[in-house]
Amino acid sequence: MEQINFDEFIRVIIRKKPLTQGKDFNDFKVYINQEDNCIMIKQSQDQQEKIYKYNFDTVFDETSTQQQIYKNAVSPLIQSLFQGISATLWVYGQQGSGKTYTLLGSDDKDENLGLIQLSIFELFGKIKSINCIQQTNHEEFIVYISIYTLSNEVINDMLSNDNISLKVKQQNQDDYFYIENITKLKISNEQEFLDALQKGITKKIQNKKFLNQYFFVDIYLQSYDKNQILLKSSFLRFIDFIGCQRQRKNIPSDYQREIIQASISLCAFNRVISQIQNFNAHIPYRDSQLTKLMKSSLGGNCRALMICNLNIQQDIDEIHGLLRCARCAQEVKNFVQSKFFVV
Ligand SMILES: Nc1ncnc2c1ncn2[C@@H]1O[C@H](COP(=O)(O)OP(=O)(O)OP(=O)(O)O)[C@@H](O)[C@H]1O
Repeated sequence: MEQINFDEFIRVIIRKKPLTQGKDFNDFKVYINQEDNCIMIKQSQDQQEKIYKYNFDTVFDETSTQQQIYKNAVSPLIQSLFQGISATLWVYGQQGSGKTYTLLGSDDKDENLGLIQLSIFELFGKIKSINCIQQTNHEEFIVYISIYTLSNEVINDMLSNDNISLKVKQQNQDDYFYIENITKLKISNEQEFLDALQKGITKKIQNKKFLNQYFFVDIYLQSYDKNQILLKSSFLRFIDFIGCQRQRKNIPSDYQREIIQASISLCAFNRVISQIQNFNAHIPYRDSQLTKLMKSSLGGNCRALMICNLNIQQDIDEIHGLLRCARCAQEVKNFVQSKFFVV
């Protein structure tokens, strides 16, 4: 089987959230230029008007639809899966900026389906069309999924009825990390996937112990020849990040601890990115469970896509912080390879 190799930077997409009623800051304006993939911020500072410009791979304004984002961002990753190339997509942004909406959509209309559901429809559609045209070289596809959360450095399996925290392991020092004993559920069609996803979301919501949880959905695609020999193996991992947030006074100490822990994993994530950018020999993937699980997409051999959800009704310093982080991420290069994966 032909091996595919190429270098590719993390692709960063900015998605602006539609305005809602509420807090408005009037001392700055944010302009989204989709043609030039640029964001311009005009801001009064020290009685002067200052202009900041940020360029990204792709920029979507508030009129963008789930389908547009899907076609631009995720569909190419589904094509890669069939070549044995894995990918990770994560949504990043402030609390309430639209991360979960982007990944999981909303129940009101079909056109608001999330990127995860749209992916599974395309994946099974493609499997069906390959099965239709295959005659002699029969290739059988098998799809598995895992759904889990990460909070306070604890990993919980959303497809298991137990509430045992799972361990992140590594076989050899330079290998990628995997989760020991995670449920990998075999899925035969779109409806089985949607049922499993609903089970995972319900268990996450019922877990009142943690308010802030990273939510992971891993889709594995394996293909076998007619003698049941494994031909290709790849995965597509979606991560709904915890919203970046500031510490506030007068909130319960447990919650305060959780916010600190969440910012520790976000700091570890940003530290890994900056060490890769600085070509450091040691990259501190081991500093958090999040960075262990993201090793293959931060300087590893996966394709990687970060969707940064932007709510311009936030504080201007938070907006600049977010855009600076997103700009750093797009300087990280991965060495993408098609291969047999064990994750
Ligand atoms: N592009 C959009 N179009 C319409 N509604 C949106 C859009 N983005 C977000 N919303 C709405 O804004 C609200 C907050 O969005 P969402 O829960 O996805 O934010 P979040 O970033 O996941 O928040 P948190 O960090 O708290 O998990 C929801 O009611 C969601 O439906």
